[in-house]
Amino acid sequence: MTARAPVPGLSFEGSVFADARTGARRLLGPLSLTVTAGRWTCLLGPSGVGKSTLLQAFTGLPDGLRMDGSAVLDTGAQPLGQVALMAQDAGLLPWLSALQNVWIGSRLRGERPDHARAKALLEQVGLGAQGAQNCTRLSGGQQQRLALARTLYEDRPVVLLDEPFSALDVATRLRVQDVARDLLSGRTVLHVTHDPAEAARIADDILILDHSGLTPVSVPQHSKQADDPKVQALTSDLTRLLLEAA
Ligand SMILES: Nc1ncnc2c1ncn2[C@@H]1O[C@H](COP(=O)(O)OP(=O)(O)OP(=O)(O)O)[C@@H](O)[C@H]1O
Repeated sequence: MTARAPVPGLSFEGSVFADARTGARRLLGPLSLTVTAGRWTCLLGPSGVGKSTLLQAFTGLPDGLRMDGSAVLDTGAQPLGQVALMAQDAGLLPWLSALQNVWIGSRLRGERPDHARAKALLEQVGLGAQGAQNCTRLSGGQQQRLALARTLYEDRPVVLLDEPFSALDVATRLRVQDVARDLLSGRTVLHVTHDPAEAARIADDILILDHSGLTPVSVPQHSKQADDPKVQALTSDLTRLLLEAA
């Protein structure tokens, strides 16, 4: 993948509300978030606190939700066309093959799909042999890797990942995390996860979101190996902070 320069960061300021049809209440905020350009930021926090909603604020809130504030690139520009979101729901098109799902963005934009790049991405996430298979025949973890390949195919400078490795076994998880880190090097990544060990290993920056707001967690320089003592110490610290936030 070729990073376009300059890569923007992200800025969110404000609140998100459910409208009268969905219960008229504040779902998130007021909150001020900055995601530094070119860095991998992990966002952790209790279930239901609004992490997915925060990601969606940058790509379009679902029907029934509205934002009071702004979710923009740190240049002040709108995120449209700059941001790829991998949502929790893989959102695959069930009548298409795995490979066709990877390049679906090209088809929807009326562009010629880049078959070679789509195939290479499937190989990299360990699905090289499944390209021709209907996507509904894939396991949950395989579908999650397919959704990741589709997100990477979009080749955007800013990438939002909502629990992208949650369905993977530990060996596949570590391998696919490394693939994603490598392919997204230099991009701006905002990654929601419930796994403190995952965040401790791969994040440059870590934020915890709870009902009182966002708290940054200091991340030491380390090797990004799961058995690095600094990674293990950070995992313990994060676990404690998440228990306190729950
Ligand atoms: N479309 C919607 N309409 C109404 N309420 C919604 C909608 N989507 C989310 N919510 C509510 O917004 C709140 C935040 O949800 P969100 O999915 O952002 O939380 P989360 O922190 O990502 O949770 P989890 O970790 O469980 O995925 C929850 O109370 C949820 O019920």
